[in-house]
Amino acid sequence: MCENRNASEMHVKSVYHSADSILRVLKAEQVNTLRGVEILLKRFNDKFPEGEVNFSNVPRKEVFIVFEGLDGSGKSTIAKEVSKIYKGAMLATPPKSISDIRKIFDGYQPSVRKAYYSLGNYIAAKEILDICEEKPVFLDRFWHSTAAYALAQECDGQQLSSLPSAGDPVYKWPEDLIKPDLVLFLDVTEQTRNIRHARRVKRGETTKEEEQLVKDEAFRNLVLAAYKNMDDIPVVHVDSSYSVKQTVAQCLKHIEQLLPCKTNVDS
Ligand SMILES: Nc1ncnc2c1ncn2[C@@H]1O[C@H](COP(=O)(O)OP(=O)(O)OP(=O)(O)O)[C@@H](O)[C@H]1O
Ligand SMILES: Cc1cn([C@H]2C[C@H](O)[C@@H](COP(=O)(O)O)O2)c(=O)[nH]c1=O
Repeated sequence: MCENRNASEMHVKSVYHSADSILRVLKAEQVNTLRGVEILLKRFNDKFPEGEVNFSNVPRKEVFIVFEGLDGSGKSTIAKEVSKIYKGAMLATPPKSISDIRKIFDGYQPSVRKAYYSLGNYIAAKEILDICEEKPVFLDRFWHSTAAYALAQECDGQQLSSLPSAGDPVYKWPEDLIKPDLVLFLDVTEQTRNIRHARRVKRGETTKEEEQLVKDEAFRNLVLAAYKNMDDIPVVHVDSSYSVKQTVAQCLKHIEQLLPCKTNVDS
């Protein structure tokens, strides 16, 4: 349906580029009375009592590094290990402060559901900036994930060529959101990813996206292609098919360029 069109012609509804645009959707009539939305807006207002969000030029004392990749690629494991090495903080999105309402949003229409993830990035950003006053932050997923999965879902069931092409404004990093110092994308073969991710499926902890990612190669390719088109902030690919120790060592090679490592880690 959206083949060979740009994002504005596609009327992309669930990729947000500012906190204001997210809040407009959540505060709209019929949406603002949904139980989950009421809770989310209250939590947001508690975090931003002044009602304004703009992180564009806020300085940071410590670095902020994001781990990206498909489900089961090892993001949380590697982020945790790396944060131990640097005595940093390991966080994830959606942030803990709103993770209890994630399931409620799973039942809402895509634009509202993705507004939850998107606003979660701003709430996380506030927490990240506070922590970065003292120590480095290693984050499991950020805006790249939010936008890549949202776009793939809007083009679901269609050819790869239905995605807006590279350079389209839809891939632009939001001006009012903090920019990571480094984004590490963990690559794994599909076979390895399935083995790793299976443990989670067994525990019944999966979302719609995760289930679709396993079953549907076309969807997986859409997510990966959307990630690739986001070139505003350089994404560094790391092969995560090897052991945790080896993958951590690969990541450290990139992180050390920003943050010298005080501990001795052998690969
Ligand atoms: N490099 C690795 N080598 C071997 N096993 C790994 C590696 N990285 C992670 N694992 C294992 O794979 C499983 C999934 O890893 P993890 O939860 O870190 O992935 P994730 O990318 O954060 O997944 P999700 O996005 O679904 O939360 C875990 O059981 C973990 O112990
Ligand atoms: C943060 C975030 C996540 N999702 C989707 C992508 C994954 O398939 C699932 C589970 O992710 P998790 O890392 O295991 O929590 O949620 C998304 O679509 N948009 C987002 O912003």
